Amino acid sequence: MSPFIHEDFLLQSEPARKLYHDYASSLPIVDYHNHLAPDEIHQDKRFRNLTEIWLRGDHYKWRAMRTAGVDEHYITGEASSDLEKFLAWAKTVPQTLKNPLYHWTHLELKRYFDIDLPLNEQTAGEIWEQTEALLQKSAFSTRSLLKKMNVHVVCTTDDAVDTLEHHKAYAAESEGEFVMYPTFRPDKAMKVEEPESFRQYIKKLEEVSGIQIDHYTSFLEALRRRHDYFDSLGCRASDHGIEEPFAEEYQESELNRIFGSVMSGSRLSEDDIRKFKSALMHEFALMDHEKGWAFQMHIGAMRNNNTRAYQQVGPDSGFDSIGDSQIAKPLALFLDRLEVNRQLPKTVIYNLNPSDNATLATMIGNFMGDGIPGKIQHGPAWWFHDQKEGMEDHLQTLANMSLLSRFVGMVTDSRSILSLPRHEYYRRVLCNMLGNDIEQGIIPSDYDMIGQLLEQICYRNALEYFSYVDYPGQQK
Ligand SMILES: O=C[C@H](O)[C@@H](O)[C@@H](O)[C@H](O)C(=O)O
Repeated sequence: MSPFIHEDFLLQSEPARKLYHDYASSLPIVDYHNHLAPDEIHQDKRFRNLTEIWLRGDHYKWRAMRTAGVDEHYITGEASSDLEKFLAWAKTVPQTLKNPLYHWTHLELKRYFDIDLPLNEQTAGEIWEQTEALLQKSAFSTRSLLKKMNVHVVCTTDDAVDTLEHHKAYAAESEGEFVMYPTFRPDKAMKVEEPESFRQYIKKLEEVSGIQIDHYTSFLEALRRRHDYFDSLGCRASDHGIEEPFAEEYQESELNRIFGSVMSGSRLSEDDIRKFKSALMHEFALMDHEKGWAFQMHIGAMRNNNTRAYQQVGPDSGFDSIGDSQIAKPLALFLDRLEVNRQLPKTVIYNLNPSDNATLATMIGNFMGDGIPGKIQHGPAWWFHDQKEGMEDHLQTLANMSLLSRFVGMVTDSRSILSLPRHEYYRRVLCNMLGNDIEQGIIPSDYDMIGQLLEQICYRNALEYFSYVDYPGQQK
């Protein structure tokens, strides 16, 4: 039996195979959105075993394990050993068939450890031992793993109050390796619906910005300081996780009143919460516009839906789902208010509800380009859509209703350092789609033209769009 992950995995036609092997496979990686840990990258962390490197932060796997009936003790429980957790995952893997986890698991075992065995209860012991031995080697340190995957740029996701000490230290030390930039993520500054944690956040913000925050204006000033600080460390984008786009009307005086109320511990009305969020989103977009950053919005996740689980294991642990979709009008209004004053930044919009694909693919064409190719982007298939059909849907809609050639490409959205082969996965899906089109005569068999398109989507567009500097191989 030939191995499941073979060189033509997912490539169903001759043109697809040619496109992938001759044009896409060797392109470097620009991973402009992920959740990798900057300290692990800076400190070049080594991992003891597969549980540590693969399972610890990856709530996609946890969710599958729960669905397969694994007891929480073996998922996030502190009393179970790494080996027990791994065995629980190994038993789960065969049950993930047709979920992207099945593909990712075997692709990652193959690319990093050259393992062809399918992971299951029987093979678990052998795979555990083989990988444990390899993980001790220097070739398996965090930075080595990123270099092995030909990564040029990696952008982490960082809270607005983060010290970014690891970004700073990494930038000072690394020589000609990949670059690591932070992303400004001020979600907690918007969370006025939880007055207690909001007030604690304001304390931290005061400390790191050196600004005493006693009203809305000084609050904004402190955020602006942080934005400047992120900029000084190469940040080229902000990112906002929002359930829906906020575009309410508000008055400046109302914002001071709302800020005062939340700081005095009061619960806000739904109306006030929405006004506050609308104002902040607008301000963040203005800051990004001033600095030429890109403004990213991850829209549509309903997070932390399980109170019992939230109390036990906290946020980002696999209890989130897709929210209802009512985004077209508020999103158009939000963007238009910025456009009208010529203050619309480059914007990347990611939707979690698949019924919004066509809405976004058409909406991104509503705005002036200002000479920036693909200024408004429909972000790549994300989270629950980070799978073959999800990517194909996104790419087909984008190609039909906008310009595929201007797309800034895929991200790993990673929660484990072993997730980088998701770029390979994506490239295979993309080449397969274009290859099938060639075979059916839907697009010409002009490999140079299509090869160039692949280089743009998989690498160059993102570099140019975000204006990264100092990445390996950059022409100065
Ligand atoms: O945890 C959830 C998922 O990994 C991820 O898709 C989101 O966290 C998203 O990247 C975001 O930044 O909002």
